[in-house]
Amino acid sequence: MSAPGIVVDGLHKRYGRALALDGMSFSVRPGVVTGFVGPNGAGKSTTMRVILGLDAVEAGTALVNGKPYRDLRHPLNHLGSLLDAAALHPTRSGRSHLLWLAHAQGLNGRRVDEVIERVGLTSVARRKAGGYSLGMRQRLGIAAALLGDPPTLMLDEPFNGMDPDGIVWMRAFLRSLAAEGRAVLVSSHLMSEVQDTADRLVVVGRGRAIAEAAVADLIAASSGNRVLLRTTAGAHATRVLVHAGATVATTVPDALTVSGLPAVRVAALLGEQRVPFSEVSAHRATLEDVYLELTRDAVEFHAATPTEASR
Ligand SMILES: Nc1ncnc2c1ncn2[C@@H]1O[C@H](COP(=O)(O)OP(=O)(O)OP(=O)(O)O)[C@@H](O)[C@H]1O
Repeated sequence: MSAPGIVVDGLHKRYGRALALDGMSFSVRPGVVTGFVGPNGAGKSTTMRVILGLDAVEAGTALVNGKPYRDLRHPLNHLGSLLDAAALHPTRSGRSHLLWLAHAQGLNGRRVDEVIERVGLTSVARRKAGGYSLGMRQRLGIAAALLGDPPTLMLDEPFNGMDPDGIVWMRAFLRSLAAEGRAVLVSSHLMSEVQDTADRLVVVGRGRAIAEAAVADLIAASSGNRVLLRTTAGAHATRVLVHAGATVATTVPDALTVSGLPAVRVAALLGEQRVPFSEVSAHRATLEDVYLELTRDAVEFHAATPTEASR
């Protein structure tokens, strides 16, 4: 199989005057969970529809295991997807929904009970899907995506509507899919959802990928070797550190942010010059900091006051 996973290259798409995709490019590799994150309207769902051949583009290519989705002979054996968990027949049971899907797509019906068990729906599988909670619908949608045992999975906002237990389950589940060697793409507009789940991130804004990197690399780049220093002798400490080539800024009372020197060197200099301090620590950015920094210019509108999520 050539180029396993998904490779998206230079997608451009307009809806009337609105530019939905403006050079979207990234790849999704086997064995890792790739988080696909960005603010509302950034182009995540449109990209996923394009990958599935549901939307046409003016330019660019989207390949699944080296081919456009439409050219795959048994597409569900290549890519499983969850785009809209609400799309099911309300009077059918979860199990018969999956049996219907399996038969419609020429897949073996025996697989249905396996995937039901895998997503933890066995006890409710014979109940009408119309009565399922959104979290249960997400599980059913994932079961459907797994029917063809595909090496690549693409899930749009799978955490939506999940309670805290469901979120914990989903994180472990996505990790287990990647551990089996599958390529997993998961979209979310909340960084906190993909935290502790994604190995790599594709951060999108205004129809293009702003960053594509390992989570650890993104955090390291954003932390920028800054050091937090707590001291009651701010002026003295600043003189000493600036003399040694550092840049010093005041952040909160009794604390300074030092750039340009490692934490060990800062502590040594202050010790030599007998400057009292209570803490010297390397500043570490959170994934949320990285996300906000990257997408600052890409959000469609800014709230006037901080929201719960950004506090
Ligand atoms: N069917 C459509 N008709 C017109 N404009 C559309 C359509 N679908 C998407 N758009 C526009 O394209 C842009 C990208 O939308 P898209 O839904 O792909 O973003 P998203 O990142 O998935 O956002 P969200 O997190 O809100 O789902 C937005 O400006 C959106 O308004």
